[in-house]
Amino acid sequence: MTTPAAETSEETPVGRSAGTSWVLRRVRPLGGDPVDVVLADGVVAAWRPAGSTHAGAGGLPAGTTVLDTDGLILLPGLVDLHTHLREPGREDAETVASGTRAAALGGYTTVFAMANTNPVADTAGVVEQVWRLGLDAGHCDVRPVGAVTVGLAGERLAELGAMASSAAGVRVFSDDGHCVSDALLMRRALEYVKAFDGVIAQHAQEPRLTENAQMNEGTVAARLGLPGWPAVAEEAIIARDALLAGHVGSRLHVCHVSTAGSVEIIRWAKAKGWNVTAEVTPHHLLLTDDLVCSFDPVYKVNPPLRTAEDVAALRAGLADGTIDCVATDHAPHALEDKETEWAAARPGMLGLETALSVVIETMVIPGRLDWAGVAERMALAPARIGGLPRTAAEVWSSIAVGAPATVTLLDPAPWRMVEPDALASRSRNTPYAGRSLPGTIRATFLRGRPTVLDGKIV
Ligand SMILES: NC(=O)N[C@@H](CC(=O)O)C(=O)O
Ligand SMILES: [Zn+2]
Repeated sequence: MTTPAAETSEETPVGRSAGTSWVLRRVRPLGGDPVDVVLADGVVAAWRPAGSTHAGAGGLPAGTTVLDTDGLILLPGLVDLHTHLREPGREDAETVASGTRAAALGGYTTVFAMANTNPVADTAGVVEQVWRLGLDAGHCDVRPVGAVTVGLAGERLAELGAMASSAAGVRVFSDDGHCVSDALLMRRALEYVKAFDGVIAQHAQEPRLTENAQMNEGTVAARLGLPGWPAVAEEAIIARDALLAGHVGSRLHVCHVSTAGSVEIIRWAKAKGWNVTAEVTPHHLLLTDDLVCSFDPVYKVNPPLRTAEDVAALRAGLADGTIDCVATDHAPHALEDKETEWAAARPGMLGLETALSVVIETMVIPGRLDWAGVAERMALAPARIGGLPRTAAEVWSSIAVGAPATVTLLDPAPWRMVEPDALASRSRNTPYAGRSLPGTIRATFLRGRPTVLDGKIV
């Protein structure tokens, strides 16, 4: 797509056209056979034989731009259930505008913005503010997550109903960054959101078991002399909450699953028929706790990087659907919060601009997921869990004729070196700096409007 198709006229150069219609020439929907796909009036308007469409061809609206997308893979626009946009409160680390630019460049068309802002997104006013900032920025849809408890303090339920019926239409509630550790409060929250088919997304971390924790509890922590964050602190909360969700017949979503035991518990809960879903982050699919030996705080994250056995179980769980989706947990942090000693550094790492590449490396190249599987785990499942109207009953229908032209175009082939300074995020805390990752997003469309063309923000 670097060079527009020969047929593209001088008047409509790629990236500058005001045209509202596009032809994706010789694109491969979900990695299948090439076809020409016409995007017009915000929807996928037609599929035509591969290579048959050129500028001025019959049946195309005036001003149609033909893009040479030969070899590129067409996927539904990606949906991230777990993004920290930091606005309001820490605009030095990220803003809604900078974070959604990073999202679009990563192939995302919707991000769910976590509630641990300052002020906390625990009222209709704050969630509406974040929602409006997303509309103004226009790079992708922003769906605010509402806090479960007032101020994330874990003591009183926030105004869940008011947030649900606000203009932001909140459906996902989470105290992420903190665990809703009080079992009765968790039960009440699960019961409350049933009224509007909401979901509680739990950051599963038993607080007493993780006091002072600095990294995964295990042999590496023992060697480094760092206090450990044991797997059981995550697993105990997931087991409790799965039981509660089953008991009250409500929806539980488990954030950033990180241990083999958690995968087992979620498999068990699903076998019971309970409405439990789960996400895994790209970093937990790729990185392990031995990286902490460098004492580079870029590897500090919550939950912590775990062992190679955990990584293998997470990959297997994502492949067999026990883990429903990939979520980035994009957690930008300012330099002063990251470039400090290990114990003082804040946990969290960037994810939006590298997520699909990490999934390609860990899941697609080894044959654990095909492109339809990627679409399911990175777009359709998160959309369903988050209650988005754009919910496809089956994968193909998400890019079939008549579907919203909310899609992303991936060049799967090239490996690229991750350069922190080249990222659109305001922060620099990527754990992949200097690492080579496969695949590049070439274009992203939101309801027929390009947000990214030629790998650049439009
Ligand atoms: N993941 C992290 O290590 N940090 C997140 C909070 C969270 O997702 O738990 C953050 O807000 O920085
Ligand atoms: Zn969390």
